[in-house]
Amino acid sequence: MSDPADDEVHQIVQRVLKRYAGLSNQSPAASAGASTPVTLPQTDPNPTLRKVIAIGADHGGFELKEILKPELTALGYDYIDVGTNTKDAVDYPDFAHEVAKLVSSGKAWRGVMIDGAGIGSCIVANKVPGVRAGMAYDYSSALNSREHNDTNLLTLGAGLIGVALAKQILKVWLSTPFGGERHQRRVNKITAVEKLYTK
Ligand SMILES: O=P(O)(O)OC[C@H]1O[C@@H](O)[C@H](O)[C@@H]1O
Repeated sequence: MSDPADDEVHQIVQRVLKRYAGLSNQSPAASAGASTPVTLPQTDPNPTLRKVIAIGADHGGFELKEILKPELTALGYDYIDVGTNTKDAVDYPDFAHEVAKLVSSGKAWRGVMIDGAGIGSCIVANKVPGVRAGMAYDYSSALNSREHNDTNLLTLGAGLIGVALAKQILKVWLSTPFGGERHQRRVNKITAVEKLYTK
């Protein structure tokens, strides 16, 4: 039986999602009148396991990082901000590595890393054992990376997407559960490949 406190948190998160993202229990396509309604993913029933998010950015992602931090708070997450904290030019590998280490070590439940395009940070993060980073650029890529790949680190390209979309991606990515089943077999193979190259 679920904990009443968990149920309450779940309901609060649902209300926040609806208020801030305009999300209902239907997908955007369904809301727009598409014939096949799609049920949106529900939030994780155990929010205590996903409490801390590591977040970082380079100079291209700094402003979006500052915008997304209050979003994390509103959704009930704590965060560890690894920087950068100004618009002065820095190197994205330094910050992507810090975010990935926090996820890999278990000090953070998941990570979010933002640079100009989101690609370089994704490459760096995926070098760290245990990290499955995915760059998301729309609702579907965010959902797919969780459902199929069980990504634990999200990268965003602040120069490629707007603020509203970035917020929606973050919320969908945080709330979509891993699909398991055939996807588990494939994620196991990702891990097996990683093990071939780690000692
Ligand atoms: O600002 P500059 O140095 O031109 O470009 C940095 C960006 O270019 C890409 O590598 C990354 O997306 C990074 O944010």
